[in-house]
Amino acid sequence: MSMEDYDYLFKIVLIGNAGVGKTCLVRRFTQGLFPPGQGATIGVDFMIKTVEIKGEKVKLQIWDTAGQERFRSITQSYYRSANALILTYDITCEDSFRCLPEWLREIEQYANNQVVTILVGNKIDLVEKREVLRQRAEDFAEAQSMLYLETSAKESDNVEKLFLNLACELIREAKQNKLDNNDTAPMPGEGKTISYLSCCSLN
Ligand SMILES: Nc1nc2c(ncn2[C@@H]2O[C@H](COP(=O)(O)OP(=O)(O)OP(=O)(O)O)[C@@H](O)[C@H]2O)c(=O)[nH]1
Repeated sequence: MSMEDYDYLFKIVLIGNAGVGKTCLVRRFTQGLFPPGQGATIGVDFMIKTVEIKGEKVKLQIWDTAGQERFRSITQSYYRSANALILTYDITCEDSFRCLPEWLREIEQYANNQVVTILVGNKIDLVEKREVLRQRAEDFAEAQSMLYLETSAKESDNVEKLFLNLACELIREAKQNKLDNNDTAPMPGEGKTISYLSCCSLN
């Protein structure tokens, strides 16, 4: 497949506290591995994976941002052109969940208003260490009109599903935007999140 041989190109950016598993999710999806001794991301990292969905080639540009506060000004500049954001927290770390409103404020401030956002609770393999109940996270996601998915980068649980369903949703949106004329475009500041998935289901 040549570099230009694709039907769609989407930019997906992962955000969330340091250590929640963003890099591991990206590595699991793009390389099929769980990296041992993964160091903290410095600034922003970038990977590409092309997938085929219903006969269409979809190139996913996946940007893995550093969760550490000191990189915030660098990572913020990557929000604007993102088609989708994967807001990640760690189900074994209450603190990473409590920080979600702060991340939502960042999204509101820096992302484009058509961005598709999904909340992901990672590390579900650590059953005994769970600090955030699924129901609580689901309620939070619903209140913010976000979809919710729980994953394990370690066990490869729901990782493919996460990226592929996101790609499906982005295709659906792209097709919809093509059909729509300009006066149905969202007004500035009007957030856009996934309300449902038509070609794939997260459940
Ligand atoms: N048990 C378990 N550990 C995980 C999982 N995903 C990531 N980890 C571990 O969590 C730690 C942090 O993972 P990273 O992927 O580096 O986290 P990050 O969100 O990219 O962190 P920053 O780059 O600092 O923002 C590492 O020790 C991983 O091995 C998971 O699904 N299950």
